Amino acid sequence: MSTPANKFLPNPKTIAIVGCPFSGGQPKLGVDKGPIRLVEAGLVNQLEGLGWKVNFDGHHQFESIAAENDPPIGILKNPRLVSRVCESVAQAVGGHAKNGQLPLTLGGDHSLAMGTISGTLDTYPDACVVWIDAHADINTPDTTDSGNIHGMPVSFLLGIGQKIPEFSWVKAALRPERLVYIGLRDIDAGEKRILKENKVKAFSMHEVDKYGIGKVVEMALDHVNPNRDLPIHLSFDVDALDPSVAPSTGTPVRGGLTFREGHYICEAVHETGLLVALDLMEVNPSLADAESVRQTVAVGCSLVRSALGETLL
Ligand SMILES: NC(=[NH2+])NCCC[C@H](N)C(=O)O
Ligand SMILES: [Mn+2]
Ligand SMILES: [Mn+2]
Repeated sequence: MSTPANKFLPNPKTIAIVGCPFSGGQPKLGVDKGPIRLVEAGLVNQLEGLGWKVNFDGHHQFESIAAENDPPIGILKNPRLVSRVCESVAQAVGGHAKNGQLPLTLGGDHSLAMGTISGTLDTYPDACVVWIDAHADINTPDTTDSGNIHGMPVSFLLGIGQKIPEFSWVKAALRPERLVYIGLRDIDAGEKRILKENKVKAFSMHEVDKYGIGKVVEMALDHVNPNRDLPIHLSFDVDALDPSVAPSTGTPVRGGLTFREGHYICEAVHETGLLVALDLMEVNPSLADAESVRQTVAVGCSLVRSALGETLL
Protein backbone atom coordinates (compact mmCIF):
# COMPACT_ATOMS: atom_id res chain seq x y z
CA MET A 1 0.00 0.00 0.00
CA SER A 2 1.35 3.47 -0.77
CA THR A 3 0.50 6.50 1.31
CA PRO A 4 -1.15 9.60 -0.21
CA ALA A 5 0.81 12.79 -0.77
CA ASN A 6 2.17 14.82 2.10
CA LYS A 7 2.79 18.45 1.19
CA PHE A 8 5.90 18.83 3.34
CA LEU A 9 7.75 15.52 3.25
CA PRO A 10 10.10 14.48 0.44
CA ASN A 11 10.18 10.91 -0.87
CA PRO A 12 10.89 8.34 0.34
CA LYS A 13 8.55 9.39 3.09
CA THR A 14 10.29 8.62 6.35
CA ILE A 15 9.23 8.43 9.96
CA ALA A 16 11.77 8.99 12.72
CA ILE A 17 10.58 7.34 15.93
CA VAL A 18 11.56 9.30 19.02
CA GLY A 19 10.96 6.87 21.88
CA CYS A 20 10.82 8.77 25.17
CA PRO A 21 10.72 6.55 28.25
CA PHE A 22 10.12 9.44 30.60
CA SER A 23 7.80 9.90 33.59
CA GLY A 24 9.24 12.96 35.38
CA GLY A 25 6.35 15.27 34.48
CA GLN A 26 3.96 13.36 36.76
CA PRO A 27 4.18 11.11 39.83
CA LYS A 28 3.00 7.67 38.63
CA LEU A 29 5.60 5.08 37.74
CA GLY A 30 5.22 3.12 34.54
CA VAL A 31 4.46 5.74 31.90
CA ASP A 32 8.15 5.52 30.97
CA LYS A 33 7.41 1.96 29.77
CA GLY A 34 4.80 3.19 27.28
CA PRO A 35 7.13 3.63 24.27
CA ILE A 36 8.78 0.27 24.88
CA ARG A 37 5.43 -1.51 24.86
CA LEU A 38 4.25 0.34 21.75
CA VAL A 39 7.36 -0.69 19.81
CA GLU A 40 7.21 -4.26 21.16
CA ALA A 41 3.64 -4.46 19.87
CA GLY A 42 5.01 -4.18 16.33
CA LEU A 43 4.51 -0.52 15.54
CA VAL A 44 7.59 -0.26 13.30
CA ASN A 45 6.45 -3.12 11.05
CA GLN A 46 2.93 -1.78 10.99
CA LEU A 47 4.13 1.60 9.72
CA GLU A 48 6.40 0.00 7.15
CA GLY A 49 3.32 -1.89 6.01
CA LEU A 50 1.70 1.47 5.26
CA GLY A 51 4.56 2.34 2.91
CA TRP A 52 6.75 4.40 5.22
CA LYS A 53 10.45 4.11 5.68
CA VAL A 54 10.92 3.95 9.46
CA ASN A 55 14.04 5.02 11.32
CA PHE A 56 14.25 3.70 14.85
CA ASP A 57 17.54 3.12 16.55
CA GLY A 58 16.40 2.56 20.11
CA HIS A 59 14.67 4.62 22.75
CA HIS A 60 16.25 7.79 24.04
CA GLN A 61 18.28 7.36 27.17
CA PHE A 62 17.63 10.15 29.61
CA GLU A 63 19.60 8.67 32.51
CA SER A 64 22.63 10.80 31.74
CA ILE A 65 20.41 13.87 32.04
CA ALA A 66 19.26 12.98 35.55
CA ALA A 67 19.56 16.14 37.55
CA GLU A 68 21.95 15.77 40.47
CA ASN A 69 19.86 17.79 42.83
CA ASP A 70 16.43 18.83 41.68
CA PRO A 71 14.40 20.45 44.45
CA PRO A 72 10.98 21.84 43.53
CA ILE A 73 10.75 25.33 42.07
CA GLY A 74 7.65 26.77 43.71
CA ILE A 75 5.62 23.55 43.68
CA LEU A 76 6.93 22.36 40.29
CA LYS A 77 8.28 18.83 40.60
CA ASN A 78 11.50 17.66 38.90
CA PRO A 79 11.82 21.00 37.11
CA ARG A 80 15.44 20.70 35.99
CA LEU A 81 15.03 17.12 34.84
CA VAL A 82 11.87 17.89 32.84
CA SER A 83 13.50 20.93 31.31
CA ARG A 84 16.66 19.11 30.21
CA VAL A 85 14.79 16.09 28.88
CA CYS A 86 12.44 18.32 26.89
CA GLU A 87 15.35 20.34 25.55
CA SER A 88 17.00 17.18 24.25
CA VAL A 89 13.69 15.99 22.77
CA ALA A 90 13.32 19.37 21.05
CA GLN A 91 16.72 18.89 19.46
CA ALA A 92 15.90 15.34 18.34
CA VAL A 93 12.50 16.26 16.91
CA GLY A 94 13.81 19.44 15.31
CA GLY A 95 16.74 17.56 13.78
CA HIS A 96 14.53 14.90 12.20
CA ALA A 97 12.09 17.51 10.92
CA LYS A 98 14.92 19.50 9.34
CA ASN A 99 16.02 16.31 7.61
CA GLY A 100 12.58 16.05 6.03
CA GLN A 101 11.43 13.20 8.23
CA LEU A 102 8.25 12.99 10.27
CA PRO A 103 9.08 12.67 13.98
CA LEU A 104 6.77 10.26 15.80
CA THR A 105 7.29 10.78 19.52
CA LEU A 106 6.15 8.00 21.84
CA GLY A 107 5.67 9.01 25.47
CA GLY A 108 6.15 9.08 28.23
CA ASP A 109 4.18 11.80 29.93
CA HIS A 110 2.80 14.84 28.16
CA SER A 111 5.38 17.29 29.54
CA LEU A 112 7.46 15.95 26.62
CA ALA A 113 5.30 17.99 24.23
CA MET A 114 7.15 21.06 25.44
CA GLY A 115 10.08 19.49 23.59
CA THR A 116 8.31 18.01 20.59
CA ILE A 117 6.38 21.15 19.71
CA SER A 118 9.45 23.33 20.25
CA GLY A 119 11.29 21.10 17.78
CA THR A 120 8.48 21.30 15.25
CA LEU A 121 8.17 25.10 15.50
CA ASP A 122 11.91 25.48 15.13
CA THR A 123 11.66 23.82 11.73
CA TYR A 124 8.15 24.92 10.73
CA PRO A 125 7.48 28.28 12.42
CA ASP A 126 3.98 28.42 10.89
CA ALA A 127 2.92 25.03 12.17
CA CYS A 128 -0.37 24.70 14.01
CA VAL A 129 -0.98 22.36 16.92
CA VAL A 130 -3.97 20.03 17.25
CA TRP A 131 -4.03 18.85 20.89
CA ILE A 132 -6.25 15.88 21.69
CA ASP A 133 -6.71 15.41 25.42
CA ALA A 134 -9.11 15.20 28.35
CA HIS A 135 -6.97 17.98 29.84
CA ALA A 136 -5.75 21.33 28.55
CA ASP A 137 -2.23 20.98 30.06
CA ILE A 138 -2.08 24.78 30.12
CA ASN A 139 -1.50 25.45 33.82
CA THR A 140 1.25 27.95 34.59
CA PRO A 141 3.67 27.78 37.52
CA ASP A 142 1.21 30.09 39.31
CA THR A 143 -2.01 28.21 38.58
CA THR A 144 -0.96 24.55 38.93
CA ASP A 145 -2.41 22.76 41.94
CA SER A 146 -0.46 19.54 41.38
CA GLY A 147 2.99 20.84 40.48
CA ASN A 148 3.07 18.13 37.80
CA ILE A 149 4.63 19.61 34.70
CA HIS A 150 2.66 17.32 32.36
CA GLY A 151 -0.26 19.61 33.20
CA MET A 152 1.69 22.67 32.00
CA PRO A 153 3.55 22.30 28.68
CA VAL A 154 1.16 24.43 26.65
CA SER A 155 1.62 27.51 28.84
CA PHE A 156 5.38 27.30 28.36
CA LEU A 157 4.97 27.00 24.59
CA LEU A 158 2.67 30.03 24.54
CA GLY A 159 4.98 32.00 26.84
CA ILE A 160 2.29 32.79 29.39
CA GLY A 161 2.70 32.79 33.16
CA GLN A 162 5.66 33.30 35.39
CA LYS A 163 9.05 32.83 33.69
CA ILE A 164 11.36 30.23 35.19
CA PRO A 165 15.05 30.62 34.34
CA GLU A 166 15.55 26.83 34.22
CA PHE A 167 13.20 26.77 31.21
CA SER A 168 14.69 29.73 29.39
CA TRP A 169 15.51 27.58 26.33
CA VAL A 170 11.77 27.29 25.53
CA LYS A 171 10.89 29.93 22.96
CA ALA A 172 7.35 31.23 23.20
CA ALA A 173 6.92 30.23 19.59
CA LEU A 174 3.30 29.04 19.62
CA ARG A 175 0.60 31.62 18.91
CA PRO A 176 -2.76 31.05 20.60
CA GLU A 177 -4.60 31.18 17.26
CA ARG A 178 -2.47 28.30 15.99
CA LEU A 179 -3.62 25.98 18.80
CA VAL A 180 -6.83 23.97 19.00
CA TYR A 181 -8.06 21.36 21.46
CA ILE A 182 -10.46 18.45 21.03
CA GLY A 183 -11.77 16.16 23.78
CA LEU A 184 -11.44 18.37 26.87
CA ARG A 185 -13.48 17.51 29.96
CA ASP A 186 -11.31 18.05 33.04
CA ILE A 187 -10.09 21.63 33.11
CA ASP A 188 -8.85 23.39 36.24
CA ALA A 189 -10.39 26.77 37.13
CA GLY A 190 -7.16 28.62 36.35
CA GLU A 191 -6.95 26.87 33.01
CA LYS A 192 -10.49 27.95 32.07
CA ARG A 193 -9.45 31.53 32.68
CA ILE A 194 -6.26 31.14 30.65
CA LEU A 195 -8.17 29.61 27.71
CA LYS A 196 -10.63 32.52 27.74
CA GLU A 197 -8.06 35.27 28.19
CA ASN A 198 -5.94 33.96 25.34
CA LYS A 199 -8.95 33.15 23.15
CA VAL A 200 -7.74 29.60 22.63
CA LYS A 201 -10.18 27.55 20.57
CA ALA A 202 -11.29 24.39 22.37
CA PHE A 203 -13.83 21.72 21.51
CA SER A 204 -14.76 19.90 24.69
CA MET A 205 -16.74 16.66 24.81
CA HIS A 206 -19.83 18.91 24.94
CA GLU A 207 -19.13 20.09 21.41
CA VAL A 208 -18.28 16.56 20.28
CA ASP A 209 -21.72 15.46 21.55
CA LYS A 210 -23.45 18.47 20.06
CA TYR A 211 -21.96 18.58 16.56
CA GLY A 212 -20.46 15.14 16.06
CA ILE A 213 -16.79 14.44 15.54
CA GLY A 214 -16.81 15.10 11.78
CA LYS A 215 -18.03 18.67 12.19
CA VAL A 216 -15.79 19.29 15.21
CA VAL A 217 -12.63 18.30 13.33
CA GLU A 218 -13.67 20.45 10.38
CA MET A 219 -14.28 23.46 12.66
CA ALA A 220 -11.01 22.83 14.50
CA LEU A 221 -9.02 22.77 11.26
CA ASP A 222 -10.91 25.79 9.90
CA HIS A 223 -9.74 27.69 12.98
CA VAL A 224 -6.04 26.83 13.00
CA ASN A 225 -5.55 26.10 9.31
CA PRO A 226 -8.22 27.95 7.32
CA ASN A 227 -6.53 27.56 3.94
CA ARG A 228 -5.28 24.04 4.68
CA ASP A 229 -1.74 25.06 3.86
CA LEU A 230 0.05 25.11 7.25
CA PRO A 231 2.00 22.19 8.71
CA ILE A 232 0.18 20.31 11.48
CA HIS A 233 1.63 18.92 14.71
CA LEU A 234 -0.82 16.42 16.24
CA SER A 235 -0.28 15.81 19.96
CA PHE A 236 -2.49 12.95 21.12
CA ASP A 237 -2.84 12.17 24.83
CA VAL A 238 -4.36 8.70 25.03
CA ASP A 239 -6.50 9.85 27.98
CA ALA A 240 -8.61 11.79 25.47
CA LEU A 241 -10.19 8.42 24.78
CA ASP A 242 -12.79 7.12 27.18
CA PRO A 243 -11.26 4.95 29.94
CA SER A 244 -13.32 2.03 28.61
CA VAL A 245 -11.29 2.32 25.40
CA ALA A 246 -7.87 3.25 26.83
CA PRO A 247 -7.78 2.29 30.51
CA SER A 248 -4.02 2.21 31.11
CA THR A 249 -3.22 5.86 31.64
CA GLY A 250 -2.33 7.99 34.65
CA THR A 251 -5.19 10.49 34.73
CA PRO A 252 -8.26 8.82 33.20
CA VAL A 253 -11.46 10.87 32.99
CA ARG A 254 -14.82 9.34 32.16
CA GLY A 255 -16.95 10.62 29.29
CA GLY A 256 -14.21 10.56 26.66
CA LEU A 257 -13.86 9.98 22.94
CA THR A 258 -15.05 6.67 21.56
CA PHE A 259 -12.69 4.36 19.69
CA ARG A 260 -14.02 5.63 16.37
CA GLU A 261 -14.01 9.32 17.36
CA GLY A 262 -10.33 9.06 18.30
CA HIS A 263 -9.48 7.30 15.07
CA TYR A 264 -11.59 9.67 12.99
CA ILE A 265 -9.52 12.62 14.24
CA CYS A 266 -6.32 10.86 13.18
CA GLU A 267 -7.73 9.85 9.79
CA ALA A 268 -8.97 13.37 9.09
CA VAL A 269 -5.61 14.88 9.99
CA HIS A 270 -3.90 12.39 7.70
CA GLU A 271 -6.25 13.32 4.85
CA THR A 272 -5.07 16.94 4.99
CA GLY A 273 -1.63 15.85 3.76
CA LEU A 274 -0.22 18.42 6.19
CA LEU A 275 0.93 16.33 9.16
CA VAL A 276 4.59 16.98 9.99
CA ALA A 277 4.87 15.61 13.54
CA LEU A 278 2.91 13.28 15.78
CA ASP A 279 3.00 12.60 19.53
CA LEU A 280 1.31 9.67 21.28
CA MET A 281 1.51 10.25 25.01
CA GLU A 282 0.53 8.93 28.44
CA VAL A 283 0.25 5.19 27.73
CA ASN A 284 1.08 3.67 31.13
CA PRO A 285 1.40 -0.12 30.98
CA SER A 286 1.71 -0.43 34.79
CA LEU A 287 -1.69 0.92 35.70
CA ALA A 288 -4.09 -1.87 34.85
CA ASP A 289 -4.53 -5.60 34.41
CA ALA A 290 -2.75 -7.30 31.53
CA GLU A 291 -5.77 -7.28 29.23
CA SER A 292 -6.41 -3.54 29.75
CA VAL A 293 -2.76 -2.84 29.06
CA ARG A 294 -2.85 -4.89 25.87
CA GLN A 295 -6.00 -3.03 24.80
CA THR A 296 -4.47 0.40 25.48
CA VAL A 297 -1.21 -0.40 23.69
CA ALA A 298 -3.16 -1.78 20.72
CA VAL A 299 -5.34 1.31 20.53
CA GLY A 300 -2.25 3.50 20.73
CA CYS A 301 -0.71 1.70 17.76
CA SER A 302 -3.90 1.93 15.75
CA LEU A 303 -4.29 5.67 16.40
CA VAL A 304 -0.76 6.17 15.10
CA ARG A 305 -1.48 4.05 12.03
CA SER A 306 -4.62 6.06 11.30
CA ALA A 307 -2.72 9.35 11.50
CA LEU A 308 -0.10 7.91 9.17
CA GLY A 309 -2.35 6.63 6.47
CA GLU A 310 -4.25 3.52 7.45
CA THR A 311 -7.76 3.64 6.04
CA LEU A 312 -10.80 1.46 6.60
CA LEU A 313 -11.35 0.82 2.90
N1 LIG B 1 -1.05 15.21 30.51
C1 LIG B 1 -1.96 14.97 31.46
N2 LIG B 1 -2.50 13.79 31.59
N3 LIG B 1 -2.28 16.00 32.27
C2 LIG B 1 -3.14 15.95 33.41
C3 LIG B 1 -3.17 17.26 34.11
C4 LIG B 1 -4.07 17.26 35.30
C5 LIG B 1 -4.19 18.59 36.04
N4 LIG B 1 -4.83 19.58 35.24
C6 LIG B 1 -2.82 19.09 36.50
O1 LIG B 1 -2.43 20.19 36.22
O2 LIG B 1 -2.11 18.38 37.17
MN1 LIG C 1 -4.60 14.20 29.57
MN1 LIG D 1 -2.08 15.64 28.24
